[in-house]
Amino acid sequence: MAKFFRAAIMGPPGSGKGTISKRIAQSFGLQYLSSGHFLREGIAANTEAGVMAKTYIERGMLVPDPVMTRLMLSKLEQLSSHSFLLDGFPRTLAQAQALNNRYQLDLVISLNIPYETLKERLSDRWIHPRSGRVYNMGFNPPQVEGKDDVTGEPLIQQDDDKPEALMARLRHYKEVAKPVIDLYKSLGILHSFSGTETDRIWPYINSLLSNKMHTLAQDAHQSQTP
Ligand SMILES: Nc1ncnc2c1ncn2[C@@H]1O[C@H](COP(=O)(O)OP(=O)(O)OP(=O)(O)O)[C@@H](O)[C@H]1O
Ligand SMILES: Nc1nc2c(ncn2[C@@H]2O[C@H](COP(=O)(O)OP(=O)(O)O)[C@@H](O)[C@H]2O)c(=O)[nH]1
Repeated sequence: MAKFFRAAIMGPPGSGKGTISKRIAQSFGLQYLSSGHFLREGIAANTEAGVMAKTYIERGMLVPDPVMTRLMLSKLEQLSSHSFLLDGFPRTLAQAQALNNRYQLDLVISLNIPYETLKERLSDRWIHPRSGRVYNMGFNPPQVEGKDDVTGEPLIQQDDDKPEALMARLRHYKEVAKPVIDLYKSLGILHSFSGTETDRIWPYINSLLSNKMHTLAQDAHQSQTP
C-alpha cells in the first residue's frame, strides 16, 4: 500500500515556518496546510468557524482547541491520500493528541531562531492580508515597494509583529509549544534546526526530507514485493 508522508513544522513567530514550508511544498510536492490561512479564509467567507475564530484572534488569543481541531481534521480528511505538511497546527498538546488519534506524523521540524533575529525579521515583515503572502523588505522584497506582487494591492504590517508585542508572543509560544515538542521528541520524530538564516538551514531540511521520503518509498516497495 502506498504510504503518504505526513509532517509538521513548528517554531516561534518569524522563525521562517511559512518561508520554509513553501520550499518544502515546491521541492517535495507535499500539500501545505496552514492553520492561519484557513482561519483567514473562514473569516473572509463568514463561516461558522471563521466568525468564532475572529473574536479570539482579535484579542490576541488562540482559537479554542475543539474549533481548531474540527477545522483542521476536516481539511485533512479531504487529503487522506496525500502527503502533507502542517504549519500552525498542532499548536497545543490537546491539538497534538487529537491529531495523533487520527493521523500519525512521520516527521516534525522545529525551528530555533535567536530572539534578536526574530525581532529584526518581524519588524521587516509585510503581508498581503487577503492571501497571506509574506514579504520581507530585505530578504524577499515585493517587486514594487509596498504592493503585493500578484494583485498590486497594498501590503500591511501586523500590529503584533511590532517589537513591543513580540516578547509576550514568544513567551506564550514557548509555554504552549513545550509539551507538544516533548510529545514529538518522545515519539522520536522531532528534528530541530537552529540558525539565523533560512538559506543556511534549508539544505539540512532538504536533505533530511530527501532521506526520509526515500526510506518511505523503499519501505512501501518492499511491502509490495512478495
Ligand atoms: N493551531 C491553532 N490553535 C489556536 N489558534 C490558532 C492556531 N493556528 C492559528 N491560530 C490563531 O490564528 C492566528 C494567526 O495564525 P498564524 O499562524 O497565521 O500566525 P501567528 O501564529 O500569529 O504568527 P506566525 O505565523 O508569525 O507564527 C494566531 O495568532 C491564533 O490566534
Ligand atoms: N532577513 C531574513 N528574513 C527572513 C529569512 N527567512 C525568512 N525571512 C523573513 O522573515 C519573516 C518571517 O518569516 P515567515 O516565513 O513568515 O515566518 P513564520 O512566522 O514562522 O511563518 C518574513 O518576512 C520572511 O520573508 C532569513 O533568512 N533572513
